Amino acid sequence: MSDDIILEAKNLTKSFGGFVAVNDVNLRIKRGAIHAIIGPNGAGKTTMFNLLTKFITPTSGKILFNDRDITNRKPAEIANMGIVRSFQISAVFPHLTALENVRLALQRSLGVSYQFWRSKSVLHDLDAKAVAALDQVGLKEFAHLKAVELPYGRKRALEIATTLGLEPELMLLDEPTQGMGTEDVGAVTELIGRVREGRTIVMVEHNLGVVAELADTITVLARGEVLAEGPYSEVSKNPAVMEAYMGVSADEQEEVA
Ligand SMILES: Nc1ncnc2c1ncn2[C@@H]1O[C@H](COP(=O)(O)OP(=O)(O)OP(=O)(O)O)[C@@H](O)[C@H]1O
Repeated sequence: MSDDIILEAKNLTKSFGGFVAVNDVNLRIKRGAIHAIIGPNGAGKTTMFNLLTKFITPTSGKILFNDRDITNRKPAEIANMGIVRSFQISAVFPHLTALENVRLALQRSLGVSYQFWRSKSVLHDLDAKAVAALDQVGLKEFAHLKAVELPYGRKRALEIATTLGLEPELMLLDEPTQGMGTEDVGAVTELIGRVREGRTIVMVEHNLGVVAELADTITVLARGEVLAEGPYSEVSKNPAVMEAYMGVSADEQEEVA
């Protein structure tokens, strides 16, 4: 594996009973890139995301992170290695403040959550890091608001802050703009563009406008397999991709036009 590949999936397959949700997928994520995984409903994106973040175990195949085989590692282990997943439903606690949420994420990563005897200086360091993460996502002035009081787009920014605090080398984002209005989509897109500095991002995203703007490389999945891969300008013109999205063949599209 060449040096500039941070994450590699080799012949990754996941079956649920007799149903193959991800079928022999090969993926190479370049260091420093934003790599989007897209595809129509049921294509296997979430399954692929859960495989890469080790939330589920592949039926066969391998996952390598910085050349190390992580196929049989647990999510907490890979988090310690620098792979952090955001946008889990439980990522943000609504009744804690923005600052408390980021600090808690940091504490969990350090394994100090229940060690109340830890020195004040450790907690002080955590606060400083938490404030820095909030600042990066434009939430510093909201640090003492409860998460539940934040508007939706800012909640998403808070989720990003909880992962940034962990200083991930590789960030995996699961549909970062899901359920957002246009204005919030723009803000989160801009935010992801800003926090990509010095790290690699893999994202599953339905919004093709976001993908077009952010992604260096796009992998299109359909029926659990890789249908196409490349920059947006290429994959968006690929007839097989158009067919998978529209549900009609390129010929039929011409006939309609
Ligand atoms: N735990 C499971 N048990 C059985 N089948 C599953 C399971 N998880 C996913 N599947 C099936 O695998 C296929 C791929 O699902 P997946 O959620 O990965 O697709 P997706 O591309 O994320 O879809 P969407 O865009 O609709 O979220 C679907 O047909 C789904 O029904």
